[in-house]
Amino acid sequence: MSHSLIRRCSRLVSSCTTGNYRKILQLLPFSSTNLEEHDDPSRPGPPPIRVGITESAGRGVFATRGIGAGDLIHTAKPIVCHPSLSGIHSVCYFCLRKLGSSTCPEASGVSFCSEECKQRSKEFYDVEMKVNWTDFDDYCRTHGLKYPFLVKRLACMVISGDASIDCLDILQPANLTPEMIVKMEEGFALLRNAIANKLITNGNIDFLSKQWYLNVLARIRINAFRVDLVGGLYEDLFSSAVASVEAEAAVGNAVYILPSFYNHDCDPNAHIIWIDTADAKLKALRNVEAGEELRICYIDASMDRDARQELLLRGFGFQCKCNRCLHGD
Ligand SMILES: C[S@@+](CC[C@H](N)C(=O)[O-])C[C@H]1O[C@@H](n2cnc3c(N)ncnc32)[C@H](O)[C@@H]1O
Repeated sequence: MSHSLIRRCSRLVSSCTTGNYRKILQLLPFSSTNLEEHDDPSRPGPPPIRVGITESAGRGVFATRGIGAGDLIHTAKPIVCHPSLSGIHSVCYFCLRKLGSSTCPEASGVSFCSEECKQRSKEFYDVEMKVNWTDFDDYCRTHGLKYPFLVKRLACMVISGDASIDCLDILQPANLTPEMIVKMEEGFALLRNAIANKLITNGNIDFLSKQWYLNVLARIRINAFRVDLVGGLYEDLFSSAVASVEAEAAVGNAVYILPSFYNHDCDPNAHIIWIDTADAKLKALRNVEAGEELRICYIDASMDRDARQELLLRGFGFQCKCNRCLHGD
């Protein structure tokens, strides 16, 4: 999606009325053939979905035609992603692919799986390498925080021109409590100081305000996906569903645009999987009729009802009223 389009959508979101929502949905190119997130050459044409307003869960994704169980609905490339700390030396710093033993690390210790990933990272990585991140990284590590690393990468992408300041504004933000804001302010101060100390003369960092940091983090909290690679053996529907539950520790976290519009159900009709990189695949888990809303499961669906309800309320701020929850399952 072009930055100017996202900017137009974001302006509309910030003054959101029902009329504006309609305009946003018209602006979103989800039904156009040049959809950036639908890049599978074996499936020409637009993905069989539209973004619309649901009765009780804000925006959602709806099927525009029947979709068969196991069908690929669309693919999606991350807007921003970052390896998990445990995987930082074992996955590609750009696409999160697992590295072979022959990969040669950069001076900083991170590695790229290919020349292409290295080239695609070049601009933001150059910015990142100019900054001393010791205090910021230590703070995240000791507090067990993963999302500030996504903000750090996004900040470097904005400084280098790889991303626009408002590229996540179209996504729904979390409601931040005063306690959350106080904690986030500490991370902001460390990020801002690290960058300002090095880049004051050669990078435009005027955007890097507390408001920008909170705004981005509030969206990442609700919309970031934990990337679990299931491997090439799991292309088929049912083994990939099992594999994504059994996958090893996450290789990283990523934020996408279109997948962020999928609402949750504890008995979902779609799921999101990652085969060997952070490029996501949305697949139907069962036959879906035209007009039906497509929903994924945000959490481990094998947990009991009370645990699911608590996690969804605490993590995503809503009370799940899906059929499973309503029937006490
Ligand atoms: C990733 S977003 C999904 C898209 C969102 N509806 C929107 O308008 O951008 C997650 C948020 O959607 C809403 N949501 C998702 N699933 C829901 C559900 N089953 N019931 C109620 N709200 C839901 C919650 O506000 C949640 O924090």
